[in-house]
Amino acid sequence: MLSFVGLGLYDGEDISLKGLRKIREADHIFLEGYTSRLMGIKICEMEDQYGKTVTVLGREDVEQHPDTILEYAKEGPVVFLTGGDPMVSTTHADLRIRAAERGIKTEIIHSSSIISAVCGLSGLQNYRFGKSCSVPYPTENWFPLTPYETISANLKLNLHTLVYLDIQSERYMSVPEAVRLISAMAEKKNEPLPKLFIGIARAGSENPTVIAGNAETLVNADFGPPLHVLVVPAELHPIEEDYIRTFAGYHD
Ligand SMILES: C[S@@+](CC[C@H](N)C(=O)[O-])C[C@H]1O[C@@H](n2cnc3c(N)ncnc32)[C@H](O)[C@@H]1O
Repeated sequence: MLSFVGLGLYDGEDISLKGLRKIREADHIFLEGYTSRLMGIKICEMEDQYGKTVTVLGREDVEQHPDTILEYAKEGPVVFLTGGDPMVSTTHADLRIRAAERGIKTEIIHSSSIISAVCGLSGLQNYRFGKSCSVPYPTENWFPLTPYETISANLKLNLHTLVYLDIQSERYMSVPEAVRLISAMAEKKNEPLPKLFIGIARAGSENPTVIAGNAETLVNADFGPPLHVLVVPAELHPIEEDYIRTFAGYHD
């Protein structure tokens, strides 16, 4: 059996009781550490909490060489842990299909996800979001403009955009960095910069930061430690506007 278990958003208290039970029953625990991270708990603290060893996997281990996970899962219960919900903005559908092709039973233990947390923290209505995008750290020869294009296409349809920020081994993109990169993309395309952004840091923690404003406000704001995520709102519904005035320091 291969159980995909969501860890929730921030620390060791965010996993469900069902997820914890699956961990306690499992012979092997794997954690993918590349699509998201829980910043409020270290791996060694997870191992203490579970009383078991946690093997951390990189993208290649999961996407190119999943044989070890699948072989263990053929023999007995295996848990595959992911930050947030295990099937939201990840590529784990592929691993589940590969398991099914080998006759391995699978199940999903869902958890809170950044997708729903953003609606609660920003007050933006979930059915008004269009396609999401990710802003990667550019390299010397690579500066993709697709995040700006996605935001722009959503704005034309009056839809909000959820913008994921790059996670590299020990480097986490911040809201100010992302807004600077989106401004550079707009400049490169010679197109206007969105008028409003909402930056969110540490969703799921006891002290999340939520700040709404124009690019200049967000570039100069202090969001504190990671993880960070960004929203580019479309035209606001009056309740959405009231919400960011009340909870995200927004003013005209
Ligand atoms: C690719 S998404 C993976 C989503 C995850 N499976 C989930 O359901 O939450 C990861 C990105 O979401 C954002 N994110 C995830 N957790 C967050 C948190 N607790 N606070 C702020 N941003 C977060 C970051 O921008 C991060 O790079």
